[in-house]
Amino acid sequence: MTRPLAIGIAGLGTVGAGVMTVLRDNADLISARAGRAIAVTAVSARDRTRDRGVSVAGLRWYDDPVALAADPGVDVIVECIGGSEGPARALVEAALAAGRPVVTANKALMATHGAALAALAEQRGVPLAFEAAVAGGIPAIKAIREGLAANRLSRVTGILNGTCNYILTSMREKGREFAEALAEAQRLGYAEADPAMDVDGTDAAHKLAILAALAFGRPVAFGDVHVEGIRGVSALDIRLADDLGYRIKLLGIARCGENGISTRVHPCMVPAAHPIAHVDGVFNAVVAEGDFVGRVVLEGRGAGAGPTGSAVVADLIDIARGRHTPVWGAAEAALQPVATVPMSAHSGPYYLRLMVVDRPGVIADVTGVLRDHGISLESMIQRGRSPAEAVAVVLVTHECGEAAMSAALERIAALDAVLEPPAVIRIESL
Ligand SMILES: NC(=O)c1ccc[n+]([C@@H]2O[C@H](COP(=O)([O-])OP(=O)(O)OC[C@H]3O[C@@H](n4cnc5c(N)ncnc54)[C@H](O)[C@@H]3O)[C@@H](O)[C@H]2O)c1
Ligand SMILES: N[C@@H](CCO)C(=O)O
Ligand code: NA
Repeated sequence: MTRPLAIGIAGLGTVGAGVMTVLRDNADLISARAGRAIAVTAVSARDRTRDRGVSVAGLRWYDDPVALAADPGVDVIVECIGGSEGPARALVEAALAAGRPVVTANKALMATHGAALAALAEQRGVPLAFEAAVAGGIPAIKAIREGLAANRLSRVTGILNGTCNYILTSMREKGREFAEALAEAQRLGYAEADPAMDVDGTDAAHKLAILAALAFGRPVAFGDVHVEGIRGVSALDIRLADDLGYRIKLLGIARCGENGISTRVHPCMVPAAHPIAHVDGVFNAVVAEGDFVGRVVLEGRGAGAGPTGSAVVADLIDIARGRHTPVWGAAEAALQPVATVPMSAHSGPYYLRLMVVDRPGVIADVTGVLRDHGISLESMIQRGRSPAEAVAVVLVTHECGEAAMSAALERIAALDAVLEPPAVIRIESL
């Protein structure tokens, strides 16, 4: 029997401990599928004494994670520290430079420095694998890069952040407040070390940039992704969406058309009948559309120790088997440059919810502004009647341009009778 593949893991938090648990509990089937045993021989973490539910006894211990890259008894580095800079980046660079295969769960690193790291990995002829980085346990990277490799993909859409999906689901189903739902997601190990990365949409944007690069065969600059998070989504809008036959989801949407690639992450109204509307809790979904395959829908757990451990270990089995696909699906020299389509070029229907003074002429003023900007209305609902208090008015538009909508909103927000900043959510027909 071939000697075991020796693994060095840096970072023993949710993901690192999850990887060790999967390797321990499924050791027999993993070695059968890998063709050899996969054994952790070295680790780097901060606290030697912490109980992680897995034993680190007998493993070489490094206080400095970058030193793992130089351990001659380690064949593959598994990076589970996180962050696009600092020790995670230094370790991955050092390992690749030393010709060591790397498996990482780090989407921030791959979205920000993936192009350079892919070039380094290619130059050294070593694998750089990152299945856990996108949609956790869903084999989204393998599906898009390998399973759909025969297709020209036109669009990839996803629920890509488990924490946000958990919060939105919990607000809708249990009437929870935002802060309470976020605390629960943190307790369950779904959230990033800094949960602002989740709720402000950055984490989903990292994953979308990676998916777009895989789907369209070229690295996507992270700064080109349009990003909005879920802090502005209120319980009222969640209820009104239900009444209108929609669910509110934080989606990542990447398209490749004649004018180039557009990538955006923001809350969306999704028709309640669409399968993605029923992907709830920590579950993620990835929908890909290809010219020969048609639509492919993948759903599964996007965060947590078990799902991410599953994805990391699948990458380790590929490495043990000698399966090695270039990071973006094709060698660097074959990647095609493509133009970026800005958010200002977007068009679609919009949901607007205004809190207004209930008096004659207010709706006429609002619709007058929409008329001036060439925006046509599909429907309008006023909830309640109260001359003393603000009332909610919901407007649903026909398809209109983002630039016209932004200009109209500025004028609507400035009207005396409009008491709060308008809530705006884009409607996606999918
Ligand atoms: N939690 C999830 O569900 C999930 C899912 C997919 C991907 N990820 C990604 O996996 C990575 C790890 O996430 P996590 O949730 O396990 O985070 P975590 O905070 O639970 O674990 C990170 C660990 O790294 C350790 N660490 C930090 N600096 C270190 C250093 N200099 N040397 C050694 N160890 C150090 C920390 O002590 C901590 O134990 C991140 O890139 C994250 O984005 C997480
Ligand atoms: N914080 C991330 C972890 C998975 O990448 C999420 O909530 O989806
Ligand atoms: Na995945």
